[in-house]
Amino acid sequence: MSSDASEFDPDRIESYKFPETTYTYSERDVALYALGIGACARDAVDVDQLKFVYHDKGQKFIQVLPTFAALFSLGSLPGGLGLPGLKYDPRLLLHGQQYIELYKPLPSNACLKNTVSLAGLHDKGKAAILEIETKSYDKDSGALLCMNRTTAFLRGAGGFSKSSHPYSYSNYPKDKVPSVKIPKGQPFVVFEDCTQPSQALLYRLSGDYNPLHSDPTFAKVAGFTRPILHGLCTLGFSVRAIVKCICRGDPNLVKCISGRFLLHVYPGETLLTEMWLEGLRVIYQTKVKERSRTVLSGYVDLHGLSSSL
Ligand SMILES: CCCCCCC/C=C/C(=O)SCCNC(=O)CCNC(=O)[C@H](O)C(C)(C)COP(=O)(O)OP(=O)(O)OC[C@H]1O[C@@H](n2cnc3c(N)ncnc32)[C@H](O)[C@@H]1OP(=O)(O)O
Repeated sequence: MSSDASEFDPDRIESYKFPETTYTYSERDVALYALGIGACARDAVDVDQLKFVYHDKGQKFIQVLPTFAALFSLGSLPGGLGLPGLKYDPRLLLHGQQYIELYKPLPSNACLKNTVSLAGLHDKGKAAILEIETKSYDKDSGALLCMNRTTAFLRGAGGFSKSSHPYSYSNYPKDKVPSVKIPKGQPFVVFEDCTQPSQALLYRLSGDYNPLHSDPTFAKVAGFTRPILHGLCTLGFSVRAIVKCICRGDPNLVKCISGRFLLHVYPGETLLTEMWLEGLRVIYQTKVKERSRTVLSGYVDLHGLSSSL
């Protein structure tokens, strides 16, 4: 029996073959991204930050922050998430989680080939959760640079299961991405940073033009008093804090990043990133100071620790 084209159809979503995509970026994109996640905003001569936006001390290439890799996945998704069988209200989409594995230092400019697949689809009743996996290869060398698993929380799109058992599909073992437990003790370090009222307007220039982050009317329909910050911008602030405080400015110490967006952030709010070190894992949570609410939590795995730590 063929299903109605306007229905949410998990089988059609599961069988969809995503086309390969390309993503090209230059040093200008890398610098614009770094500014979008607050690099050098408080101190334009900070030695740990300047190298991400400028050829500091005559370096040949500017360096790339690890969360820049998340942009490759957004560039690889079909416009408006128009997957056959996926019925949802785009105004109610929220970014739920981001998971990134980095296999090589990110070059300061590149042309990438992305392979894209469905990593998960879950019926949570009030929402559908969609996970997309993107593997990004350097087109010239063929080297695999990174993998992103991007999770969308589609409010109002749940309830599509055809049996009494809620539909849940995953292409990866759940235990491969451990859930994060925030330690009871005091954090090893806390980093405070201010987002600017214009933060989302600057960040969107890195490629996510969803009006949720810029249009007051759209934001109200989505349930917010005003436009909210991109989840990946908050993640960028948090991981930049970890690179500064724990990696002593070395972005290439980062091996993998996991983050769950727990609550929205309004541009202009102050972020407090709390970090605990457990071996080579940094567990972190980020709070909005003004509202005393946790907005993001996760972990960052490192290749090693900086000798000066
Ligand atoms: C394919 C990807 C496309 C991505 C496009 C990206 C576009 C960018 C958009 C943005 O940047 S939006 C801004 C950033 N995101 C946010 O601000 C979201 C902040 N989080 C929230 O507002 C809430 O956490 C929530 C997502 C609304 C969920 O809260 P709610 O109270 O409704 O959920 P629960 O009842 O606690 O849980 C229900 C169910 O869902 C699971 N779950 C909860 N939160 C998340 C999450 N963030 N990511 C993934 N899954 C989540 C939770 O575990 C429950 O499942 P069970 O445990 O019951 O199985």
